[in-house]
Amino acid sequence: MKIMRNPTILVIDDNPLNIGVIVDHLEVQNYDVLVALGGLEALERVRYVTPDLILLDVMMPDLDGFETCRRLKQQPSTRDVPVIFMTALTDLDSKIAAFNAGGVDYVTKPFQITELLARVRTHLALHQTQSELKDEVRARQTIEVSLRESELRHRRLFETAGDGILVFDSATGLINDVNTRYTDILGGSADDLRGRKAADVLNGYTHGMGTAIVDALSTQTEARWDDWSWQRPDGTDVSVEIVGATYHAGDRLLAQCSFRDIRARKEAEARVRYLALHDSLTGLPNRTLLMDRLGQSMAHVRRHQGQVALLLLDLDHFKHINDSLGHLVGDGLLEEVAKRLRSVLRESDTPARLGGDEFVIAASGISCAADAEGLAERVLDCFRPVAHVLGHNLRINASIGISLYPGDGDTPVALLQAADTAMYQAKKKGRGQYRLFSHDLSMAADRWHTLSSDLHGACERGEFVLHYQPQFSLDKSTITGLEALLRWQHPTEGMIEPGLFIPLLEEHGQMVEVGRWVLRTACLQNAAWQAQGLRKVRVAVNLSAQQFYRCDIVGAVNEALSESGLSPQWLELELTESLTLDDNEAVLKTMKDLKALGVQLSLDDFGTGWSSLSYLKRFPLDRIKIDRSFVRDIVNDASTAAIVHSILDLARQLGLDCVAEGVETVDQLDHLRHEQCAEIQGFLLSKAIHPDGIANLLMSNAQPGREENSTNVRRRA
Ligand SMILES: Nc1nc2c(ncn2[C@@H]2O[C@@H]3COP(=O)(O)O[C@H]4[C@@H](O)[C@H](n5cnc6c(=O)[nH]c(N)nc65)O[C@@H]4COP(=O)(O)O[C@H]3[C@H]2O)c(=O)[nH]1
Repeated sequence: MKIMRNPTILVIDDNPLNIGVIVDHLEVQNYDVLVALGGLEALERVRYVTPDLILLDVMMPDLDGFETCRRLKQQPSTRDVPVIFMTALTDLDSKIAAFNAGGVDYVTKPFQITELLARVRTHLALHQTQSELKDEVRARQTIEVSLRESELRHRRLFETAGDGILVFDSATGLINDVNTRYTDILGGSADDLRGRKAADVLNGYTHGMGTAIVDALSTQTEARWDDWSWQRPDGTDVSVEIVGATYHAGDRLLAQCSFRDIRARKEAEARVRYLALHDSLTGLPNRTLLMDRLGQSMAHVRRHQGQVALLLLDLDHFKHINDSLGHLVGDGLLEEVAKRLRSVLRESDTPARLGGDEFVIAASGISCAADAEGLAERVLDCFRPVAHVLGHNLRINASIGISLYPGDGDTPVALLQAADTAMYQAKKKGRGQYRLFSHDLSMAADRWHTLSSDLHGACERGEFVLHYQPQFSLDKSTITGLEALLRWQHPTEGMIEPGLFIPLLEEHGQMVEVGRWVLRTACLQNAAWQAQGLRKVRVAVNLSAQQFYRCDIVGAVNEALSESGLSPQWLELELTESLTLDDNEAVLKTMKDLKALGVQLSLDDFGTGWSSLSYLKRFPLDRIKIDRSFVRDIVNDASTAAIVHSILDLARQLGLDCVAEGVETVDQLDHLRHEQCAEIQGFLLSKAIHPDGIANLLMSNAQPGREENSTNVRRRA
């Protein structure tokens, strides 16, 4: 230990005169001096200060010098402090006893002070050298221990590292070491690899890469290679990220390469990318990916000519399926749709799901509009077979809007908007239709959007009216019923047909409220006609699916009947075939509850619907209405005529009445008469007319003559 301060010397003597002389001389030599007048006092002193040297008298009354020295040597703090005895005892035994007690020197009194000072200097120097030596040994031992620990730590880190590590000598290029993780990731065995050329080994995974790594690390201290696909000796692939660095180990320059297995990260990245770009339910591309691909296809067409078609599909009645059969069935149907779409598309076509029941196909490689129409037909065809979803037989129907690039929009968004416009028009044509976009449609779409906002509050503002279309018995030619048909008296657009605004009401969730108004108004009107003494006929009111499922329809009917005082037998509720597709107990119960009120139930649009006729037997129906699409073709198409014949036959067997809708020509009427259809409804006899006109009709109780309605009669060629 190097003493930077003045050395401290403890003088222990019971004779103050001796002490005085020694202290004076020591202080002149710049020593710091402590004194103790006996052994016990000395031992007490050294508890607080550790001197660098002790001068110790032997003969002292409390504790003699030998015992004092022994005790000092027992204490860790003073064990190494050199002790010089000063005594008048000159015998050999005393000297030996002094050395045995731990003293380093022995001065006999009387002594020359210069001799004492010389001995003090010598022992201080000796002691200092010894201390330094000890410190050095201790430091070396500490370094060795920490080196050993560091080596162990390094080894442990090396072996437990998450990355594979290969170390090679920069000068020779020979592999120095590899850890276990390296062999896990890249194969091989550590014993085989050590001593081989790093470049050769690494070139084995991918040609030339090993040489590149070794070369790079011979000129750079650090290098990095992201995302490399390598092949292991067993032929399997691995993706690695490589970080290389050099370091000096003694006189050698070593290069260390870490190999990180990034397969899991790449898979996770791919998964995230997939989820961000695909619809999780169907696995089809989502809007983002579609727009991207569409943009690419449009750019390709700009450079190389050709056309891109965008087909926007909206499933008919999907909301209704979701509402009535539940989301699981709805989801199952969407998956089935995706499956079928994939089955009819080519590699170059991108099917996508935008959300809800909206699907899109971006088709490149189209050379004309007819190609796009052909694709739309293929899609509609693929939907034809009944879909079996969770025990339900469902018919998939879609409306398709088609837009083309170039022509219908310059950006993916504009093209999608055009397809959307065309799709709404297709929907208006009826189920399972497609329509090409045209700029006229765009104007219609604008109108559609204006109407959509005008519709809010139309009911409260009293803008709705009911017109009534009479139904006639064939044999007696008398009015048997009146179908209430909703009209919207728009303040600026005039009278608007329901085909245009009912889908909007349904979309906005307003159909329940408006439907309630229709029920009330029709009942009040019929009761009023009856109160005027006019002939009693039933009034038929259409029920929408929303009314059926989203409100207490039985309560609403009951309320309308009570408020109007109309006897229930004069109210008929028209259910659409799609509404009854859910052949379940809840629907059956609602129908039975309605029947229990005493009203009549009819099935509208019969024949166009979803599948099974089995519900005809199960449901408490009074009447079926043969859809006008059958009536339209009844004269010219033998198979349609056969279907109508069968429907009428079936109805007779089940004891149901039949109304043929949409009778427009005399030939159709004659055919239906021949088939003994009980009742007819159609433009041939009367359009839906204002309640005042109906009152006149009922008053005369006559069928409007065919001649009177000649404008309505359109003979089919
Ligand atoms: N081409 C042709 N058409 C004929 C002929 N005879 C009648 N029609 C039309 O066929 C539709 C018959 O009503 P729907 O099938 O129940 O079809 C109705 C019904 O589904 C719905 N609808 C009308 N009013 C209401 C209502 O108050 N509530 C509900 N939920 N739906 C309604 O709107 C649909 C369309 O109603 P409208 O436009 O009034 O169209 C009426 C009627 O004007 C014909 O000889 N030839």
